[in-house]
Amino acid sequence: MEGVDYLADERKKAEFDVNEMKIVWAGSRHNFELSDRISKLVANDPGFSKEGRTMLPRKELFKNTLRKATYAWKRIIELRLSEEEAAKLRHFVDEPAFTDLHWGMFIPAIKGQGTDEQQKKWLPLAYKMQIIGCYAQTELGHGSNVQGLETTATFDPQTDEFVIHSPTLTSSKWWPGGLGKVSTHAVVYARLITNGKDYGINGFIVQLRSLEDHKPLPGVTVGDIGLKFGNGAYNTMDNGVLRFDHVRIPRDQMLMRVSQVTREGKYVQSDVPRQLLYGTMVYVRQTIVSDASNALSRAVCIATRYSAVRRQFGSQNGGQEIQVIDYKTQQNRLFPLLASAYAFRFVGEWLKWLYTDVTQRLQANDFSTLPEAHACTAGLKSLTTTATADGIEECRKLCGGHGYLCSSGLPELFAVYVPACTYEGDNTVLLLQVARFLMKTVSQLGSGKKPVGTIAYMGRIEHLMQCRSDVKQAKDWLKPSAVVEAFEARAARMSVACAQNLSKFDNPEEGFAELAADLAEAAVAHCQLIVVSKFIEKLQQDIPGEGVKQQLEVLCGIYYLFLLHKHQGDFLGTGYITSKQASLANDQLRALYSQLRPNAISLVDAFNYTDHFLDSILGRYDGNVYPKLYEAAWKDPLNQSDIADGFHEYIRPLLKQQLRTARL
Ligand SMILES: CCCCCCCCCCCCCCCCCCCCCC(=O)SCCNC(=O)CCNC(=O)[C@H](O)C(C)(C)COP(=O)(O)OP(=O)(O)OC[C@H]1O[C@@H](n2cnc3c(N)ncnc32)[C@H](O)[C@@H]1OP(=O)(O)O
Ligand SMILES: Cc1cc2nc3c(=O)[nH]c(=O)nc-3n(C[C@H](O)[C@H](O)[C@H](O)COP(=O)(O)OP(=O)(O)OC[C@H]3O[C@@H](n4cnc5c(N)ncnc54)[C@H](O)[C@@H]3O)c2cc1C
Repeated sequence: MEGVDYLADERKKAEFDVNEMKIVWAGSRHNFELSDRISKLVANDPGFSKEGRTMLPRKELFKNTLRKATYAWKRIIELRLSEEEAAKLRHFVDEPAFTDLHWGMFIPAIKGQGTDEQQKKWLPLAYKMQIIGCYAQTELGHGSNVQGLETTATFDPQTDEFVIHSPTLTSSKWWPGGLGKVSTHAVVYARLITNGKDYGINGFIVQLRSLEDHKPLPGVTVGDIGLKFGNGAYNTMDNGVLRFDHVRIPRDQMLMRVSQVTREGKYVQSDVPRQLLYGTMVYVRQTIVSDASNALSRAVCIATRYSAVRRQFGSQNGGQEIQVIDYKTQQNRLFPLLASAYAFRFVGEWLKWLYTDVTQRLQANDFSTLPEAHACTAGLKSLTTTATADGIEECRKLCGGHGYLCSSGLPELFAVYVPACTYEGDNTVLLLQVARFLMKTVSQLGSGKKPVGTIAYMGRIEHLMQCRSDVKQAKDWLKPSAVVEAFEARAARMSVACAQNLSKFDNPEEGFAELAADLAEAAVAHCQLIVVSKFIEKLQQDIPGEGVKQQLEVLCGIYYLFLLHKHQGDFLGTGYITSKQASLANDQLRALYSQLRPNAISLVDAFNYTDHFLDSILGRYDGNVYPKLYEAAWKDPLNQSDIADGFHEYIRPLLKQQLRTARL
């Protein structure tokens, strides 16, 4: 029946003001109103329909994405949307497209690494989409090891040009999104060679295609790298391959904020650190952390609503069966994910602040917080994307068989999301960057240099190495100080243990390679501490709305107690807690699940997702799952006729043969 809210009883159980929670989730009233308005605008526009997306063959799928992306641009112009509104619109259109890389990497690369003059020349063209750009860094042979890239940019003083060349097969650019079929330009990362000397990697703006007929320019070979994981999903993107055969570009298309090549071919290093070349990656990693909460909350919203609709077992006297959300095992799998979505939201907000702060400092030539910003963006990108990808898959399982249907929305969400564990830095490689930062911090502890920011706890290393938890009863685990100390002590002890083991090696790099798995675990402990601390700090703010703060306290408790339970080995092994205290933490966790249960549906309603955005029958706002699943099945192309194509060719002869055999 249309119009009935099957989840109405669940919504009545809420013990908090959902509208106020929507504002907390969005970050501010302004953000909430913006998201609400733009998501509805997209949902109500048939031009953005997602109908049948997973059924389309690649060429049609891709063409459909081009249509949608350009239609989105048309709407942005017609409605005179601001940059902020336009970004929201692209987000709610919810289909990976070349525009993600144009706005998300090409433009930021020019902004971060171009001189003022270069920005003045290129940005207006890019802002009006008169040129379309991508970010061409990764090659067939090297992705993680940026220093190992092979494409060359050799300066020719005769003509005042760089010659861009792909000397080997493995130097072919491979993966850049938007490159395969759309981009007219790229920021290409190549080894800068001048006067016969290799100065390492730099960025260059290179035109790839004609602005008239879109044909590749002479010396440029470019195409798509082929079908990727999942139906629909990231196949809307033209990840590309690119080779250069001595392609010439003017000298002033080298991005020259970090270093320059003069007319005479002299290489000049600015006084900014070379790591700024990696600045676009820092920026994008920060956005990926915010995006993790979007993707996870979306999966959790689907799984939570469906868990309240779905019933299995336990009918008494002919009454209804039990809602699967009431099983403690379901809660133990689902509620920590719900809590993680909120935790990642808040740490994402904080990281955005950190990024803005470091950007302002860099502009004033203060580079002091760059290493911390790198460690935080790398570590949190790794932590949140791993947890989100695993979480989406868990949500699919939480929906039983129906979760495996594309109409649940979960398979496509997983397929689109899972490469986030790899792109913008493989998650293990990034954890090892955090570990290097931690080892450096530990090694400098005696030097008088005071650790600050997220690493400030290392300044209390003597206390953290010997303190013990004073938890005596389950509810003591609700004390923020008890929790923060537990996570600090665990992180500090794991780092110090790694540093002690490293010191046994004569060659530190050999030691680092041998101990890499332990180092990555120490990095995880440090990053989890950041997320827990930022959630607790959020709760210390003034949060209006009846019951809102209390719900957030429950979610925060679930987030850290679940981590504590999952990583019990670390907490016990480093000697900070006893097995009795671990068991009390688990008792408290179960109690929090019971407190969360009546609020579960309203906590996912607070994400304020439209049915268009969720694109999931299991996650429908009204919970009207079964009739809609039944209806959707009949829309499958296989059901267009009673007799399948191929019946006469394959099945009929088989059946005839069986008849003959039976007669024998
Ligand atoms: C149903 C649903 C349907 C639809 C749903 C749709 C929606 C669903 C949602 C979907 C979501 C879509 C949204 C997002 C869009 C994104 C698109 C994807 C874009 C992806 C783009 C890319 O994928 S683009 C390539 C990225 N490729 C990397 O990421 C390489 C990693 N590899 C390195 O990054 C370096 O190679 C590595 C390892 C550091 C070594 O660097 P290295 O060789 O230089 O060596 P070292 O380690 O020695 O580093 C030397 C010193 O530099 C310091 N340092 C290093 N990095 C630094 C830095 N960044 N900043 C400052 N400092 C840094 C370090 O700390 C050392 O410092 P010190 O010397 O003081 O110790
Ligand atoms: C969907 C998608 C979109 C992308 N978009 C772009 C784009 O727009 N532009 C662009 O330039 N690139 C893009 N990339 C490329 C991406 O950035 C790289 O794939 C990524 O950086 C990982 O590098 P890799 O492929 O070389 O992995 P590898 O480094 O080869 O990783 C393979 C394995 O080796 C391990 N490993 C590697 N090094 C170490 C180490 N030092 N210690 C321990 N383990 C190690 C890794 O953990 C991993 O398990 C994209 C990739 C994908 C999947």
